[in-house]
Amino acid sequence: MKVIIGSKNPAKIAAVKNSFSEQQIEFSSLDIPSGVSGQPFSDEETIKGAINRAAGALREGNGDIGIGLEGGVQETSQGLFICNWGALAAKGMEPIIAGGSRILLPEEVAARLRAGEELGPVMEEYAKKKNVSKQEGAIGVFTNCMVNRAEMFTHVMNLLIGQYTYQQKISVK
Ligand SMILES: O=P(O)(O)OP(=O)(O)OP(=O)(O)OC[C@H]1O[C@@H](n2cnc3c(O)ncnc32)[C@H](O)[C@@H]1O
Ligand SMILES: [Mg+2]
Repeated sequence: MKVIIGSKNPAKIAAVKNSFSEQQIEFSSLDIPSGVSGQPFSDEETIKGAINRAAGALREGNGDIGIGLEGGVQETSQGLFICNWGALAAKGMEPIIAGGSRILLPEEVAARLRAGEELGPVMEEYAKKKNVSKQEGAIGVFTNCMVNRAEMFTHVMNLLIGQYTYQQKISVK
């Protein structure tokens, strides 16, 4: 079985590889455009990004399963939450979707996003280090590394693979 990941982000690739434990799976990754804004600003937009990447990965990578993992933010009465969504696409079925953990962003970070900046560069300045989005992520920074971005997306992947195998009555774990 060939699994195509619609991103070159190492935190996302690690999450996908962590979740499929069967030996015979071949992985590859392609930088698939999300088709939504660089900083998705709702669950709806983030879900669309995840589905577009999963469908794009399946199509471009000529695999059996395409995976799209997408980060965004969602406004609420409590403030701005980070949200994360995943989609799994395979031929002949509707994409499967699953959501990840969400935590509130500090107001200082949220205000910059509302003003049009992207979370990735804002987090680099806030945490005073490079490549936060490829490593622990905002979720890692704000949970004191109790949950990093790869772990968060691993949970999303388990939700996706679990639903897929339930529907297909197969096992890939
Ligand atoms: O290469 P891709 O797959 O696009 O990886 P990415 O890190 O850009 O991830 P997303 O497109 O899914 O995320 C949308 C934006 O939010 C940022 N972002 C999302 N989650 C983040 C996190 O946990 N920590 C830091 N930045 C994050 C990211 O850098 C983008 O600016
Ligand atoms: Mg991106």
